[in-house]
Amino acid sequence: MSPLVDALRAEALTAAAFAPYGQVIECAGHASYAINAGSSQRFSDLAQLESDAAGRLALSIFRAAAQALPCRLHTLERHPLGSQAFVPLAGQRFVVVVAETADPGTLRAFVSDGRQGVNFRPATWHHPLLAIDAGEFLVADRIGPGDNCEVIDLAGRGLSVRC
Ligand SMILES: NC(=O)N[C@@H](O)C(=O)O
Ligand code: NI
Repeated sequence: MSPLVDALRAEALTAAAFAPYGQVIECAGHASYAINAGSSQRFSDLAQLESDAAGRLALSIFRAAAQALPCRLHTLERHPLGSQAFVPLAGQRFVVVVAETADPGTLRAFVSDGRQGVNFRPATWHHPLLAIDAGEFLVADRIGPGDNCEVIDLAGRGLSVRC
């Protein structure tokens, strides 16, 4: 296996920094309003979930194993036909690796504090889910016909991510 030659350092996940790739799903920084006779606060419309006309949006759960850091990066992928959101169900921290283009030189990494989810806009290059803490993540993405997953193999490039 190739030596780890280049470790990306994950930066804190913020809406502004993540804006080129999608949205951060969190309460912080968002207004809310009382609903249900004041028993709840609604933080509304936090992410733009998208699908092409042939597909539909679906909710799934990923039961993720914890990844030891630094973690070797093996794949970049993107979903041109729809968005993809990940929300920790029990406050699990996770690392988000994205890229502006198919060039691994544009890689960037963020770390969620577990109170933040992310929604990748369609066709955003990203590494598959990297959980720091094991656990279940709610995933909202597009299900339907056609090839909705373009993949680039990063294995052998010695790329990794650390916090
Ligand atoms: N394969 C799958 O459903 N998940 C990936 O798209 C991912 O981004 O984790
Ligand atoms: Ni994906």
